[in-house]
Amino acid sequence: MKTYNVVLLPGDGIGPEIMDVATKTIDYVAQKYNFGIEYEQKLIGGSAIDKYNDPLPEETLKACKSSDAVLLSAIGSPKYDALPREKRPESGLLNLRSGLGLFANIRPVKVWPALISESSLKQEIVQNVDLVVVRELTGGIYFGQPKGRLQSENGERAFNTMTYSTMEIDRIARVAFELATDRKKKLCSIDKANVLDVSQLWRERVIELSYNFPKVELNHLYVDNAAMQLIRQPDQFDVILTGNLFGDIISDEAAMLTGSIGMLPSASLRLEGPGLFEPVHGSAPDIANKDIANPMAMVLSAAMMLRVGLKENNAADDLENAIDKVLKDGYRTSDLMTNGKKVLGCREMGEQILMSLAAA
Ligand SMILES: NC(=O)C1=CN([C@@H]2O[C@H](COP(=O)(O)OP(=O)(O)OC[C@H]3O[C@@H](n4cnc5c(N)ncnc54)[C@H](O)[C@@H]3O)[C@@H](O)[C@H]2O)C=CC1
Ligand SMILES: CC(C)CC(=O)C(=O)O
Ligand SMILES: [Mg+2]
Repeated sequence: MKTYNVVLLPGDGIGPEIMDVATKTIDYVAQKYNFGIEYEQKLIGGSAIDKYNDPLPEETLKACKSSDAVLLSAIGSPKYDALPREKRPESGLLNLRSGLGLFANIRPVKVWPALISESSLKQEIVQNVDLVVVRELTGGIYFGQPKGRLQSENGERAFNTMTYSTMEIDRIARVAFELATDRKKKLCSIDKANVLDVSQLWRERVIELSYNFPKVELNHLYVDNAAMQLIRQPDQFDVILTGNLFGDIISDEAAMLTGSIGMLPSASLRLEGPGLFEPVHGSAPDIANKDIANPMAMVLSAAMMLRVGLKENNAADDLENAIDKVLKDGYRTSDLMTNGKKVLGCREMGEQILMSLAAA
């Protein structure tokens, strides 16, 4: 029997609650399709700070590097807001992504049939939404040097640097062009080339690379227009290519097309080596420990892990079909529109997903 080593990073806030649901669903499909999963649970973010005073302990990074895949819930809590930047939970996640070399963050945005009439936008605007955000994940302003805070004659001054090299742009653009080639052959690159030098280089390199992909129709949008177009006519997009900061913001916006940020999974990848599979949302401290979190983005991230990371396509299909079924059966968590629907807590939703798996 084939057995995979999967590192689990439940993290903070709602993380452990939704991870518990995800592992139960993975165990179910592993048994059905006769493969084994050996879990190794490690600390990251606030939980790692509490124990080791380090948001990314060396043993966590080491375990991730030697795994077949990493499944992360989310990190972060206001409890750590006063810490210096490098000691904060978010630094643990950023250092994990860069430590594993995960430069490509793939965030599919699809509206589930049962939720088409439950978006905050009109049904006719969202019904054909099926897009993927390809976000550069280990460069840009989240990593650029110099950064910091200095005393100046006008009081304190703080600064970050948005920087991309040709190599960084080319490798993420190639991922996006290849994905578009396998989809509807439309690529929209989002930048701020009318203002930023870094975006000018970004746009030049994307145009240069496009000559290798003549079948892909390429267009460019400034990020402010893109944010507007995503609400005006989201079905104009197929693959969106963008940098770290713009991709972070655009994908939270895109999440609302689907009904809730609690529905959006992601895969953080490199060309070779273990991927990191993580919901788009954060640790939702405002609803932590209340058993009301939506576990579906987490289960869908597990499905991405099974499909992309472990090549267990049937198991991934089953998880996605189970989500489709619970939604069609009228079950909702409270982040979704709940009018006339059966509202479940996190654990109950997990049980319902397991029942749907069993009924398949
Ligand atoms: N990948 C990660 O681990 C990320 C971590 N964060 C961290 O999470 C913490 C909270 O950040 P926020 O800006 O509040 O973003 P957030 O995504 O955690 O929450 C935003 C809003 O969405 C709701 N929400 C998020 N996920 C949900 C789910 N599964 N079910 C139901 N409701 C859900 C929350 O309750 C909140 O009202 C911060 O410390 C932040 O740095 C934020 C984004 C990503
Ligand atoms: C918390 C940050 C490190 C990242 C973030 O918001 C994201 O990746 O979506
Ligand atoms: Mg984000």
